[in-house]
Amino acid sequence: MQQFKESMLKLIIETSTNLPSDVRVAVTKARLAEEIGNRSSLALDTIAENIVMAQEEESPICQDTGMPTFHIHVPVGANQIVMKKQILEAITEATKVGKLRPNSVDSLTGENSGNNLGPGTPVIHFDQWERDDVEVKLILKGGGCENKNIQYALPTELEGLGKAGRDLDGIRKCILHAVYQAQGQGCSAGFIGVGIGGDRTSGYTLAKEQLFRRVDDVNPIPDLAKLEDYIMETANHLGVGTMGFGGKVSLLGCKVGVMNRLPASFYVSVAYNCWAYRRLGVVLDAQTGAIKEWQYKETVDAIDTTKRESKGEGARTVVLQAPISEAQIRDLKVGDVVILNGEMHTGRDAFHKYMIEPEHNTPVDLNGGVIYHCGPVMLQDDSGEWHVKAAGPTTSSREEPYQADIIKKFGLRAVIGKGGMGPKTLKGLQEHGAVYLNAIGGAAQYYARCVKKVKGVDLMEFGVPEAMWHLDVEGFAAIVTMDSHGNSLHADVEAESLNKLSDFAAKVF
Ligand SMILES: O=C(O)C[C@H](O)C(=O)O
Ligand code: SF4
Repeated sequence: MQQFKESMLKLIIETSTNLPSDVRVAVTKARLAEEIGNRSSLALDTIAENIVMAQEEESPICQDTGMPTFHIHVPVGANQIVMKKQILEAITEATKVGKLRPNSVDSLTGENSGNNLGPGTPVIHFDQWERDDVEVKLILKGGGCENKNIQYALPTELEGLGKAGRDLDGIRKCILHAVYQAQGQGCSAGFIGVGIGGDRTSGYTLAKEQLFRRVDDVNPIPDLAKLEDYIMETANHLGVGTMGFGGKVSLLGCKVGVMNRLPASFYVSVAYNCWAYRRLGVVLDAQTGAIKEWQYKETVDAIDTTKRESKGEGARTVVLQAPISEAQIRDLKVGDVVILNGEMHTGRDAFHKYMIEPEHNTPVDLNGGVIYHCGPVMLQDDSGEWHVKAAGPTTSSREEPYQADIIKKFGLRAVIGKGGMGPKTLKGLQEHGAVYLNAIGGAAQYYARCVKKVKGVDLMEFGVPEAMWHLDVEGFAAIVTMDSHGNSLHADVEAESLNKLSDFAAKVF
C-alpha cells in the first residue's frame, strides 16, 4: 500500500476542484431549462464559469470544502489502521496546499485545529467486501447545505401541505417541504438524499448514503423510482430557483432509500446537498494502493460556459466604489446588479458575535464600508503575503440576530452574503440606509479572481475562515436582494413558493 496516501491526496484534490460528470450534466440541464436572462440563469452562468475555473486552476470549487467523509470498502484482512493514518496525513497535506479549507473547529473553545483534524473530523466508514480491490468514495459536503438537512417524524403537520401520515404520500409531502424550506440558503438548486425509516441516526446515514448514488440512476424499488420522478417534476414547480432567486429549477437530483423502523418511529430524513456536489471515488489496487479507476467521471467532462443573452432589457447595473454614500444606497432597488470596487472586509459568525459587545471595536474604520460574509481559503507565501485561493459567500441568516445592530454600530452601507436575511435586518437596512447584496454561493473561484490584493488581516485568533480579512476588489458582482426601502426578494420568493407548495397538498400516492 505504498501509494495509498498519494492516491488519497489525489482523490481529495480532485474532489475539491473538479465536479463529477453526472453533476455537470445536471447543471447543464438546469441552464437549458432556466429562462434566459432571469436572475437564476445569470447565477447559473456564474456557477458554470466557476466550475471551469476551479478545474483549470485546480482550486476549490467552493471555499467551504466541507466535512471530508470517506466510505471505504476493503478486502477481508486489509489493514484499516494504516489506511486511516494515511488518510489523516493526506488531509493535512491537502489543507497545507490550499485544496481544503481548515474546517475543524473545537465546539467549546472555537479554536480551529488548522489542519482539518480533530475529534470527529474527518469521517471515515469502513466496510469489508469479498472483492480484491479497495474502493474509496469521498464526499465534501459544506456546512451551509448541511444546515438545511431536515428530519421529519410522521405523522406531522406541514406548512402548505397539511397532514402528512405514515405512508408514501406522507413521505412525498416531507420531501417537497424539505426542498421548500431550504430556499436559497443551501445554494440551490440542490441534490437531496432521503432516508425513510431507521432511527434518528441511521435515518440520516441512509439519507447521506443516497448522495453516493449517480444522479441518473434508477431506483430498483418501483415505488421509490416513481416517488423520485414525481419529486423531480414537482419540486421544480416550487419556484425557489438558483440561490433562491426564483426560477424554474429548484432541484437537480432526488434519491430515496428505505430501511425498517421501530413501530413507534417513522422518520423521513433529508440530506440537502448544494449544487457544488463534490463527490468522487477511486478503485485501488489492494497491494500497491495505486488508483486503477475513477468513479463518477465516466461521461463528458466539459461544461458549456457560453452566456445566453437575454432579449429583454435585463437588470440595471450600478458600479460602486467603496466607501459608499447613503445617497448611492438609497438609489438601489431589489434586482439591481452591483459591481463593487475598492475595499471590503470579511466578517462572519465569530466576528458578529464578538463585535456586538459594546466594548469591542473593529480595527479599521467601517463607515460607508462593506462587510462580506465569507470564510475564504487563504495561503501565505514565503514573503508573508496572503493570497486568496477561494472566496465565495457564506449563509447570511446566521448573522440575523446581530446584523442590524452591527450596521448601526459601524455605519456599514453594504452587507454581502447569500441566502438572504430576515425582517430585523430588513428594518435595519431601511433605518440606517444600507443594502444586502446576494453573491452567488459556491462561486469561490469567480470571486477569488475579483480580489486584487489582500491588504491585511485582523482577529486571526478566530482561525482563517473566521478572521477579518481586508480585501481590495475589482468587478465584484452581486445582486441587490434586500434594499433600503423595505423590499426583500427572499421574503417574496419564500411566500410565492409556499403558495405553490400548497398546490401539492392533495393525495398523490
Ligand atoms: O462556510 C462557508 O464558507 C459556507 C457555508 O458552506 C455556507 O453555505 O454557509
Ligand atoms: S457555500 Fe454553498 S456551495 Fe459552498 S458548501 Fe456552502 S452550501 Fe455548498
